[in-house]
Amino acid sequence: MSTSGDTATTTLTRPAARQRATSDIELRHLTRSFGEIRAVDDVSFTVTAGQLTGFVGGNGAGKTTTMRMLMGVLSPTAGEVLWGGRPITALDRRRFGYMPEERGLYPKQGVLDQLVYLGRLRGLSASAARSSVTTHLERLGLAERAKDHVEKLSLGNQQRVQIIAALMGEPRALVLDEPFSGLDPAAVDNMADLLREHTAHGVPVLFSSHQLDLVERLCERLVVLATGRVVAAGTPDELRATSVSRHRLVLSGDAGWVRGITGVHAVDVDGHTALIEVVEPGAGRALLEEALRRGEVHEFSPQRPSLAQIYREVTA
Ligand SMILES: Nc1ncnc2c1ncn2[C@@H]1O[C@H](COP(=O)(O)OP(=O)(O)OP(=O)(O)O)[C@@H](O)[C@H]1O
Repeated sequence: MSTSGDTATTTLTRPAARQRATSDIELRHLTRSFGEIRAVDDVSFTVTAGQLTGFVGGNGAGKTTTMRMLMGVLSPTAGEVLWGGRPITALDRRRFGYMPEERGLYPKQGVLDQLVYLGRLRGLSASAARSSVTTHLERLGLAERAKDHVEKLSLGNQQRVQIIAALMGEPRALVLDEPFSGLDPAAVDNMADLLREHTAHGVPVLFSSHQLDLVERLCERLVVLATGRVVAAGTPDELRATSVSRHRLVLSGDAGWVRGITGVHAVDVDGHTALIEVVEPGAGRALLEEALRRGEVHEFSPQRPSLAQIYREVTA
């Protein structure tokens, strides 16, 4: 729904100079083998500009290997990465913010000096690096620790420094391997706000996480990986639509009998309450009729599936 009026408003509230030359990142048929192990197997998905994409999957699913290939740290056995519709280059990646799994800070260097140095490596001028680092240190509650050696910081604070290393400057894209791990709730909120500011500038953000509640809360899209393959991808609502529908049934009497109804899977039965999945068309209606025949029905309501439920279904 883009009208000239909308465009005018956007221009006023978000100066054109702050818009970055961003684009979608497309992963196409990425595959990586280590000897006999196919760690990543024909993985294709798009990290859309201006959106947060959550990358989830169990230990060893292949998330880190995929992100390493995206960033050019590891070469693919097959497949390619596109940026703006053409094969990505080292120069493109230099403008990306990347938080690798191996954190790699120098323990004996001061926080500020180290971050400015890393900013310089990313092509920022000394003053731009210093200004961006100082702002981020304040935003993440580390201003007082700017002169401390990294080794003096707690693990959570080292993680914050690592986050700043990825976010400083004006990255064109963000690729973050477990950025939320080890952060306290306040830092998680700060980090989420920061990521939102980047997506508001059109930046595509891909981050891996084991915290499904967080992914559900933050992401516009998610990609689920299992044993090296994409087993689900889309918006949370798209994934919900493919999920088995669940209902909560609350009766006046004991609900144990629901276990015997054909076409219904009783996920959980506890006294008067049952959580059921309708696995055959029409079985929900038959269940409800039986329930009404037996007594009062206090509740029969569809349950919105959580991401955790969807995750269990697609990785089962
Ligand atoms: N350098 C390597 N040499 C051999 N095998 C590797 C190498 N890197 C990764 N693997 C294997 O590839 C598979 C995928 O690992 P990867 O680290 O990408 O998974 P992940 O989804 O990031 O897991 P986690 O959530 O535990 O970090 C695993 O079986 C792992 O042992």
